[in-house]
Amino acid sequence: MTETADPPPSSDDVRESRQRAGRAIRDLSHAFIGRHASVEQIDRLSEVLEGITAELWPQDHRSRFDAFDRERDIDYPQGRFTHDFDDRPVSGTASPYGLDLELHRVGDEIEALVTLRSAHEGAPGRSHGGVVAALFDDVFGFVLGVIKQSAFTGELTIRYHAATPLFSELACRVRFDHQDGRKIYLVGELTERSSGNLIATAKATFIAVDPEMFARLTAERPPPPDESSSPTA
Ligand SMILES: CCCCCCCCCCCC(=O)SCCNC(=O)CCNC(=O)[C@H](O)C(C)(C)COP(=O)(O)OP(=O)(O)OC[C@H]1O[C@@H](n2cnc3c(N)ncnc32)[C@H](O)[C@@H]1OP(=O)(O)O
Repeated sequence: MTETADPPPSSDDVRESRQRAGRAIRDLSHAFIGRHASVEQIDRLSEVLEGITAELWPQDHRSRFDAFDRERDIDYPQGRFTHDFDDRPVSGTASPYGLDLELHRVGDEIEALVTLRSAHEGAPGRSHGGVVAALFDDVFGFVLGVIKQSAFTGELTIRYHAATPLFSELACRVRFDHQDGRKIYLVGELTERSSGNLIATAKATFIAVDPEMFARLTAERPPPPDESSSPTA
């Protein structure tokens, strides 16, 4: 065990700090991918990042279980909403893998507004398809909150109708379709806001799990192994 930071890890100060750092890491990824840099700048970047990473590895392991448990019962209000699961990939405000979504509930539908950027580029000039799939998967997760079901993604199918543009606001809108036993069918579409063009459609089958089982399946696991000597460390 090492000394924990002061203020306590769960404080608002730490939370705000983490959100700012998450945004900075995401911005860094876009600047790094989207701009040329000199060898001197790139080496300086590596040194700073390697130094900070070496400071973090010896710290206590963080668990996402508390945030997950809290978030499970939340009621999303109509209109724009936020959530507290900051580490959640795609929609988490502190996640390095966040997409900086603006979330809205419209009736029983969820709409996420998003502008994809340099680090999301796959083939030149268009988003990587996996980013679009991750976007749908995560945004579908909020529909489970609307219909009050605990479930995991069983299948996710994306139809890519057109190139997904970068640097243009997109709307990912998803909803419950129907249910057959434990299978919950969700559908949605991704459109470009300025043109109204349809970019992708998605269908997902989520498998409902009993809340008790869900709690067991998502319960705290033993801390991960020491990663400080992993090949990339
Ligand atoms: C919220 C807070 C914030 C938290 C926010 C966190 C982010 C949320 C958004 C992202 C969501 C995710 O990424 S979730 C993570 C990615 N997905 C997973 O990890 C799921 C991995 N798979 C599993 O754990 C398991 O396969 C389950 C739990 C899905 C199902 O196992 P099971 O419970 O044993 O189910 P089983 O009896 O076999 O089958 C029950 C019925 O479902 C069907 N079925 C079973 N698996 C599948 C499948 N993959 N696709 C289609 N159908 C399936 C069966 O045919 C059967 O139909 P019938 O015979 O009854 O007709």
